Amino acid sequence: MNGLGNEILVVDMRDGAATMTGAVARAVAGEDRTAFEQMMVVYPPRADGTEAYIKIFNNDGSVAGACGNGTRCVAHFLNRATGKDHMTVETDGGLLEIFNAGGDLITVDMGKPRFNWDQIPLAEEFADTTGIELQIGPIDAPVLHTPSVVNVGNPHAIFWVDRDPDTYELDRFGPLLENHPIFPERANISLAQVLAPDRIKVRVWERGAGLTLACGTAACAVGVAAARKGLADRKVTIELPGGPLGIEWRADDHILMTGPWTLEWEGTLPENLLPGRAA
Ligand SMILES: N[C@H](CCC[C@H](N)C(=O)O)C(=O)O
Repeated sequence: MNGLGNEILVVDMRDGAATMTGAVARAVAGEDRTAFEQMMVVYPPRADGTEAYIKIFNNDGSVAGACGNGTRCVAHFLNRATGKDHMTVETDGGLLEIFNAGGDLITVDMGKPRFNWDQIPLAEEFADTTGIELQIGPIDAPVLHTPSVVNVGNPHAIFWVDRDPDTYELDRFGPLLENHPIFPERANISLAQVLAPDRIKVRVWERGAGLTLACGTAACAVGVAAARKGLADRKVTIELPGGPLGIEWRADDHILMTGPWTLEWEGTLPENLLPGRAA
């Protein structure tokens, strides 16, 4: 599947017969890591009132606590499998409520943002950074305001730029920032250009996946950080290379993300790749 071009592999393990590992996810991604950008493994529910437990892997085999585009794809998969169009799923980043928003649109309540340095997380030596604003080492992109950091189930750093984000060498300095020592768990890196109070153009270098056409959690992070800095409204359209996502940071602090899903093909993983089964 894909979410605005963000390549998502949904793996149905609701039979609980096997457990996916980072090593297997990395192998399934292939040498060139092109098979998917995130893998969403759907396990039987663990928590009361949830439809499933979702484990998220990047195509480098690392685990992510949240994946907005992937959650919309899983929502379609579970909607088709169960007939339910309103459900709650568990992820490592928390419980997410999913709603059918009509047509091919899904709304996910991505929960509440976290801003404190130990929630991003940021390295100890930055512990005196109380808010989400902090200076991060030099990047060769003129930055309009102090960068923002926010956790929406996964860590994000946002650089506010005054030029089209497509005109920066994000593929060059993205990995430097992703792996900057300030981020002990690495970070997803966004360039954000505020075009209007309700419109922000964003381009993302993803932790563990690199440049993607869309990143739902980055859209959530940018929407929240822009509103908090007074750069935009609490309800915005985030324009990603793959298309727009609607973000609303509600008064109750929950972040709603609305966008499409696309089913590309269905099949089964090669038996010899499935962990826990005879190779
Ligand atoms: N593309 C995903 C983000 C995956 C996050 C992952 N890159 C990480 O946090 O390590 C999304 O739509 O939210």
